[in-house]
Amino acid sequence: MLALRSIAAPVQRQTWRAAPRAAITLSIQNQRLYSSQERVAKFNGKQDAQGRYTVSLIEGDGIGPEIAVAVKDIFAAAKTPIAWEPINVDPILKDGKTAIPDAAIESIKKNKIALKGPLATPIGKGHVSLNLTLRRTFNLFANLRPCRSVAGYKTPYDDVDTVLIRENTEGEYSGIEHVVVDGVVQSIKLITREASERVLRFAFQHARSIGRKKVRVVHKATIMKMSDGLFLTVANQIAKEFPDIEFDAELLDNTCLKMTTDPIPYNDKVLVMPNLYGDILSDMCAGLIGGLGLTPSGNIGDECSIFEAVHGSAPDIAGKGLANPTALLLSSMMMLRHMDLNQYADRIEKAAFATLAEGKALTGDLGGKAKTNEFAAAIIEKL
Ligand SMILES: NC(=O)C1=CN([C@@H]2O[C@H](COP(=O)(O)OP(=O)(O)OC[C@H]3O[C@@H](n4cnc5c(N)ncnc54)[C@H](O)[C@@H]3O)[C@@H](O)[C@H]2O)C=CC1
Ligand SMILES: O=C(O)CCC(=O)C(=O)O
Ligand SMILES: [Mg+2]
Repeated sequence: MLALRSIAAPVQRQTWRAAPRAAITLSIQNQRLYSSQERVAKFNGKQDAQGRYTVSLIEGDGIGPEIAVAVKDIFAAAKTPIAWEPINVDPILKDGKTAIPDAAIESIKKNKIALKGPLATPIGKGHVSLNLTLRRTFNLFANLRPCRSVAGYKTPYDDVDTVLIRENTEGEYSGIEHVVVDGVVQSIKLITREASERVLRFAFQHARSIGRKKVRVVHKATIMKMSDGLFLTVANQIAKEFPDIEFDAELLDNTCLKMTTDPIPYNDKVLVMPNLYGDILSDMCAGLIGGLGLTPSGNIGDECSIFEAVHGSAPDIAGKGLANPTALLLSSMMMLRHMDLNQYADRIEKAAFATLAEGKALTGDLGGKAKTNEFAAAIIEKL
């Protein structure tokens, strides 16, 4: 076993500037991010004798353990029928490649569901991203990233409600890189018909299940004529299977301009795109609603699914009790709904949004002074 986790170099961090608090602009009922009807891939885990499901838990790096404790405390207070199975994903080398330890793979395969804190990736040299390794290991082909304004937190846009689906196993993140000659490197963007088909079909199915009538592909097939070109061609073909859903396409740079100018026209669409674009656009969307402390995600596969926040390990605030656990908590709500435990998700989510809207116990990223555990305690009080 090879522990490579300690070699991450410090990077330049951005600082979140808190926006001023303002009047509540959204109704709590509007805050549901992922209803049971939105499930496309079906969860078929087993309950134990006490009616509990076991969920593999990767606490992660940096702020990971702090936000994971908050989620666990809230789940315990809500008497959620979940038994956590903590797993260690410190990388090992298998056939010269970064891999997840067998025990962790067995746990996720057995439970079919995991909640994951952020995992740090060393810059430049060092092990391959464990986040990407997990997605590839379990064939989690679609990364679903909804982003919705939070009642009570004022940003330039009050009613953002974007749904972004990112191809999650290939594209620019295929990890195929090599030196051609000294001073010349190549990085291969791999696009396959098979992976494109499954994520595009997922996007149309998801749009249908959440009642959205439009799917938009975000691409750069003007420049990457063959790779994004194939993604777009496949999208046009899959669109024919869904005559009830309107389909169009937009160039990524134009999407960035339009979304930051006025995101509201995107509220009736599901956006689907290759891996890198989805990574970048989802952080950008988080910026529209108040930051990465608020945005959840689900890595969806046919056999297993792993739910995690959009954000990373936030080394600039790690270990200080400053992290906002909302993103991981909302990811765990997506997870509960994926497992058909809707009543628990509804109750916890209602308490979380009420706490945010009330604004008395907000974390620093949202302009408050509360510590991670104080924010969690305020949610628990409202349960
Ligand atoms: N899925 C994952 O596990 C991801 C892992 N990463 C990894 O995380 C590490 C750090 O990456 P960064 O570029 O710094 O991105 P980051 O997402 O960790 O942090 C960016 C900024 O957002 C803030 N932030 C993030 N989450 C927050 C929260 N819950 N509450 C309050 N503020 C929060 C941070 O303090 C920082 O200022 C890297 O090693 C990267 O590879 C990055 C993104 C996703
Ligand atoms: O794996 C990483 O280091 C970053 C992944 C990432 O940014 C994401 O999944 O949004
Ligand atoms: Mg990212």
